[in-house]
Amino acid sequence: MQPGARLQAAIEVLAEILNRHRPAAQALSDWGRAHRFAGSGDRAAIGNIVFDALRKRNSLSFLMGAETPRALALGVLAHAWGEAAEVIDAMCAGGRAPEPLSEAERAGLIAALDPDAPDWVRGNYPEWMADEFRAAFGAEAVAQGAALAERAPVDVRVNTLKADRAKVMKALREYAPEETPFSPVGVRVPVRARHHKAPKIEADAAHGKGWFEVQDEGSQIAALLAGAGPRHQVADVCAGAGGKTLALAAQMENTGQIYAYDADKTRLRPIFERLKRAGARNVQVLPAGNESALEELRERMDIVFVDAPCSGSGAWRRRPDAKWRLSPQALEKRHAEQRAVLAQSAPLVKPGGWLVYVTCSVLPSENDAQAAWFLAEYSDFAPVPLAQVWRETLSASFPGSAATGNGDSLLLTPASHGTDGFFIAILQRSA
Ligand SMILES: C[S@@+](CC[C@H](N)C(=O)[O-])C[C@H]1O[C@@H](n2cnc3c(N)ncnc32)[C@H](O)[C@@H]1O
Repeated sequence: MQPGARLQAAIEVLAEILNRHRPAAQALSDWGRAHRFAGSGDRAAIGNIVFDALRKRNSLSFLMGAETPRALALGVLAHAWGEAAEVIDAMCAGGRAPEPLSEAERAGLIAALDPDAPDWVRGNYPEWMADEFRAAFGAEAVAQGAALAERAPVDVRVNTLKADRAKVMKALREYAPEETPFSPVGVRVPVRARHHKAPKIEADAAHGKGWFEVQDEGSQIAALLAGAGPRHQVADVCAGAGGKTLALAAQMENTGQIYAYDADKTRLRPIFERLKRAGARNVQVLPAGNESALEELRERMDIVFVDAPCSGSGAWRRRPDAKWRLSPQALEKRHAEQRAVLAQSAPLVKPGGWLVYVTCSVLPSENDAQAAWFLAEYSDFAPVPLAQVWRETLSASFPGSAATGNGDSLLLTPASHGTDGFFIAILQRSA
């Protein structure tokens, strides 16, 4: 396909997403099915325009003076990919390509973002979240939002049950991998720019052999800081597809026991295949949604890991459409779910044990506010300072939290740590 035809296709897919509220991945795959002549390079280029438009929707529509799919797609080429205005102009020749540019569009291609534009425009987050962003980050709100609007690298966690870092680095050498800065079991495949395809790491034979899992470094750090070790008894109560379960199983060197539970059996379903591939043998998957199975763990767990349902705001780099789908009502529902799962988990922790509360959100209402609520409700729990846990677990200096807080919790963010947004609080039951 010619660049102009790719641009037109991206505009059509964006219209499906923005006007008909279709999830981005689904709209793109439907487009692919209906246009079988398109090659993988075309699909990658179209997908990249679509995802970058969603990542930077507010700033691009401000620059282009319109929030139409066409304005956003043109804005991506000019402002995110640095394409010259004349090149874009030449792409818009009609036919399979977009119609010729208007004067207003030409002006938008060379516009500069007004430094006095609202924070939520410059930071590319929804306007209704501006207060939360300010509460979370103060004067850094724009920079933190902007970093969540960039592309993310592909991080993998080395499965130490089957491989080591050097072996995985070698297996992935065609992707120019690097060691992740914080996680000792992380390998990072750098971001590709503009129209270039993201590497399909999971298609690699080493993945089939269980040597690694795709997992953001923030997620790896959350599992590491939980402090699971040999012979521990661990409940992973929001196990989902098992990303954290697998990390915990490897840390425990296949000893002790992990009880993996989730309220939703569809989400839990992939865990069986993943456990097998990883060679994890210390995991018992509890029947989904059966709370009485959790009852049996009462006061027996060294660690209860709560990877709570959340807005997913920390993962906006990877799922930018989620940013615009989130509503205040949906966020309130997540708050209630978080309290429910914390209340369900507290009784499982043995005296002296840890409840590890994790979200992939950067919003204080899902993070520190929920930890504070828990501590007010459960007076036999106290926070364990994260700086201390970090030094003991990762044998490295503590990089500090991105949140303005009291140091009892840790917020990782793309702007501050180069990871997805992750929140971790460790709450210890009195002995
Ligand atoms: C962030 S996801 C878990 C991701 C998973 N731990 C991983 O690392 O791949 C949150 C999960 O919590 C589950 N969930 C929500 N409410 C729950 C509850 N009350 N009890 C158990 N699981 C719950 C959801 O079904 C969802 O799978």
